[in-house]
Amino acid sequence: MQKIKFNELNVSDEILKAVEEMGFEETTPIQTNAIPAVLDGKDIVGQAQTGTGKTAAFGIPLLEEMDAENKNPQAIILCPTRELAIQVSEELKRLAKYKNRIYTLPVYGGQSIGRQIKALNKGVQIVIGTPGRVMDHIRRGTLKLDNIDYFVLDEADVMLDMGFIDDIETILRDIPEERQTLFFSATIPKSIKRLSKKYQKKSEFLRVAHEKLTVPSIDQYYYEIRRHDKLKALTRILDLSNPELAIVFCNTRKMVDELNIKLQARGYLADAIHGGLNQNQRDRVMGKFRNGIIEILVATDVAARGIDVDDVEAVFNYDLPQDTDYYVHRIGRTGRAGKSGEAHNFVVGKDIYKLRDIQKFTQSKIKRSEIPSQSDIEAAQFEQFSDELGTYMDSTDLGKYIELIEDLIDEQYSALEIAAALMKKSMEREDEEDQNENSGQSFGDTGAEPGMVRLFINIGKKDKVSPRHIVGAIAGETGMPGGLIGAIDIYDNFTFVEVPREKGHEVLQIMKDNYIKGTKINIEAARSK
Ligand SMILES: Nc1ncnc2c1ncn2[C@@H]1O[C@H](COP(=O)(O)OP(=O)(O)OP(=O)(O)O)[C@@H](O)[C@H]1O
Ligand SMILES: [Mg+2]
Repeated sequence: MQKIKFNELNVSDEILKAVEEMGFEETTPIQTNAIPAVLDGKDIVGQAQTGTGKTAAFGIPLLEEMDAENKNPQAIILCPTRELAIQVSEELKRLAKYKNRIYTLPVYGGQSIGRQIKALNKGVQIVIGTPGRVMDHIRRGTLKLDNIDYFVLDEADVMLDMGFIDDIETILRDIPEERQTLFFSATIPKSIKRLSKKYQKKSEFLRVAHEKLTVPSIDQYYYEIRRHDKLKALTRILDLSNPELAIVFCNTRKMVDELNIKLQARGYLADAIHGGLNQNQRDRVMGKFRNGIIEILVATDVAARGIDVDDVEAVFNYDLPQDTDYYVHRIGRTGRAGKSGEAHNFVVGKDIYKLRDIQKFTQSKIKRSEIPSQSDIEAAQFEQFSDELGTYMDSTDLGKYIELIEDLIDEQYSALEIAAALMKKSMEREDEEDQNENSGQSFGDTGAEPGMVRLFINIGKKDKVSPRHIVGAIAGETGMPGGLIGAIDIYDNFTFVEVPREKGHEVLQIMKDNYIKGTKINIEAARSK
């Protein structure tokens, strides 16, 4: 029995109500197994595939066991990246919605420590953090360990690989003996088993039985190509399969930045994330991706672990990962919570041996495929066009137009010819728009007022700029009258401005990648939805 109803678990009504609201109908196998085991006081190593709800598997029992009367931290969850700490904290907050007086807090580097200390002082039961910042709070005495009953390592294996072992051991030594220690990941190498022996008691290894490490609902493909064909391969596959959201992994920060610029220049809504950006920049990029303001996230492995974004339909390994484990985690950003997904791997020269290792390690089938040709893309576009036309015809009253066409038929054309001509003309127009977009000549529909185009601008800190500043800076740089610049809403650290469509490129060209002189304003991406 792998999946059961949540109410068959021994959990509170508060949790039942929360999971129902979150749309969970049945438990996932790791939840079926881990929730009772943790409630029963066991130490566990939990291994289950990517996207199968490991967060709730440890989150639910932790929330159940917290003492609301005690305002001291009772659980620490360590995560390898800041983004993941934030995300796990958000998931726990949703699960804790009806658990009044249970508080969770993410703590991570790059965010004001003062603010975190204030929040800790107010009383928090579950602290979710990256090792460095958690250690910092422990040293300062702002995070006390005396009441810690639960210690969780999410993505346990990578925490060891990243050299956090000393920090982890220091924390474990100072947490009271009676604690429960829980390790989770989709991949559990031997190093974790050693750590388990050393720090866990009567540990249970919960391995959700699967012959494959990867999720079956992800279709995996590889393309044997030359290095300089990678970009073409990527854009063709993107154009053909049109994923809602996609993540493209490269092995270095430099590659990520270069590819991002190339994609943006071709009109794709892309942005980059890697460890070289500061926390504000990283938060902003992740925020834009989660909200669909950008559709393609170009990333290093900082985004490979744990990140859960709905509707990521495709993952690309632009460079194959160095490590076979990472393959599992990277492609696991799609095909989550039972959804389907695609993984595309670019294989250059000797990469083919690495690909074989990956296939062997994951026990999964990666199908050989070819870069789609221009005519494949046209055929797909034709199919999409026909579908849209069908839907349109079913839902619109064509009365007046039918009369007009009848007139045309009376003259010299057949109905077939007229339909074909209209279709050709209409598809050519779409094509033109696409080409313009791809060459960066057109902004497409950016949701701006008619005749205007909306530009997305990174403004650093909100309190440093006013709409007047922004208009002044753009006008100053472009020589455009300030009156032409409109609709400014300032959000946390970005803003949208609208400029006349024909001026859009000029404004972008002047400002692209450059801070507007003397201000914190930087035009970051050309378009938004
Ligand atoms: N029982 C459930 N039914 C439906 N959806 C669920 C269930 N449990 C969790 N989810 C959702 O599934 C998604 C993936 O969950 P989660 O991020 O915990 O996966 P994970 O196993 O930790 O994956 P990874 O190995 O990538 O970290 C989340 O959006 C989560 O809210
Ligand atoms: Mg996870």
